[in-house]
Amino acid sequence: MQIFRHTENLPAAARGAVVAIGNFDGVHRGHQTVVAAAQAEARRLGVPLCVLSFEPHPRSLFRPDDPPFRLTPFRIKARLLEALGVDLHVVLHFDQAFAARSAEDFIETVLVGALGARHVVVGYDFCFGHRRAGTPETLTAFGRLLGFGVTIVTQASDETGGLFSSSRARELLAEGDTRGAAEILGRPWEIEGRVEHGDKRGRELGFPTANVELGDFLRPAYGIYAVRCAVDEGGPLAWHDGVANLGIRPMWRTEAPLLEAYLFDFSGDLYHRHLRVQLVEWLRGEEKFDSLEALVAQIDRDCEAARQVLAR
Ligand SMILES: Cc1cc2nc3c(=O)[nH]c(=O)nc-3n(C[C@H](O)[C@H](O)[C@H](O)COP(=O)(O)O)c2cc1C
Ligand SMILES: Nc1ncnc2c1ncn2[C@@H]1O[C@H](COP(=O)(O)OP(=O)(O)O)[C@@H](O)[C@H]1O
Repeated sequence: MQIFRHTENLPAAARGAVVAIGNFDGVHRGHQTVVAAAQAEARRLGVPLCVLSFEPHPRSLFRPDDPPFRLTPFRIKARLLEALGVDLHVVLHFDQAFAARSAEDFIETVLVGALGARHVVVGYDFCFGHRRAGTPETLTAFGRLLGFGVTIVTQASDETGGLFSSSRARELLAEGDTRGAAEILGRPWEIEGRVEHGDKRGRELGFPTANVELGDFLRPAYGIYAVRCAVDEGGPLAWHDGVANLGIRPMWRTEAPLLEAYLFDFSGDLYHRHLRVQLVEWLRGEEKFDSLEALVAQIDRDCEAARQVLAR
């Protein structure tokens, strides 16, 4: 997958694609159906499959004071889109000037002018352009005039009627319902990042933990989770079961919330390596213990609980 950060000087080969437009935060099962519809169209037409999205996420521009909410910060979204078979990912810088452009201007300059889109695919609720005036119907009407096809994908749901939505996945994670979120995403939710140095207390307690900052990631329910972890260095992944503390550690009151994972049956140096951590199940809330012994005894029980959960 090739990534383009603007539409100037796009190579000729990148023009004329089927373009799926959206933010696709989470790349959940609903997003996956949008990309699949675009892929089917791209195969039929024999042209590349392009995803057009925006960074930063428009919500950060319109609601700058919101706490972090991303299910999939850019890098992860890109990896997931690539795995779905996307050929081109065009990521446009979303700022006030971009938000002020009219729906028509966006269609004419970006979709037609810069991308030469053959066909455009959007979800049923996609809005674009100044004051969200552009709707899927606007696209259809302009497509007829300007010569591109449009597919509008209806909202997908699971067998029980549960809707696939990013907001729903965020709510579930905020409640600690990792299984519910995984049902929407089609995979366990993951946090990943570079392993940072901590206070070196972990190894003294007998549980060294690899610390990863949360950055732009949504803050899920704080607490102790059963996790699966893998070091990602571009090659094949070896997943390790483990247990993680996510939160502010009331024993020590960490300033910023942190994810720290203890990997079972692993020893080695993880500092500065890129760690992926799947949150499989929330086990309990963070607590303040009267002694280190009490904390260690509880961590022992957490490990046992996590092993059981992960063995299922
Ligand atoms: C499974 C597990 C459970 C934990 N539970 C708590 C807890 O309930 N309260 C708390 O303050 N810290 C908890 N911690 C955090 C430990 O206090 C932490 O690992 C230790 O401070 C090491 O920090 P360091 O990596 O900065 O050295 C837990 C850690 C693990 C691995
Ligand atoms: N099983 C393990 N799980 C997690 N980290 C481990 C493990 N074994 C060794 N380590 C290493 O130990 C470091 C954590 O030790 P710790 O004493 O908690 O220090 P810090 O406070 O810097 O996180 C990790 O970053 C990693 O390099």
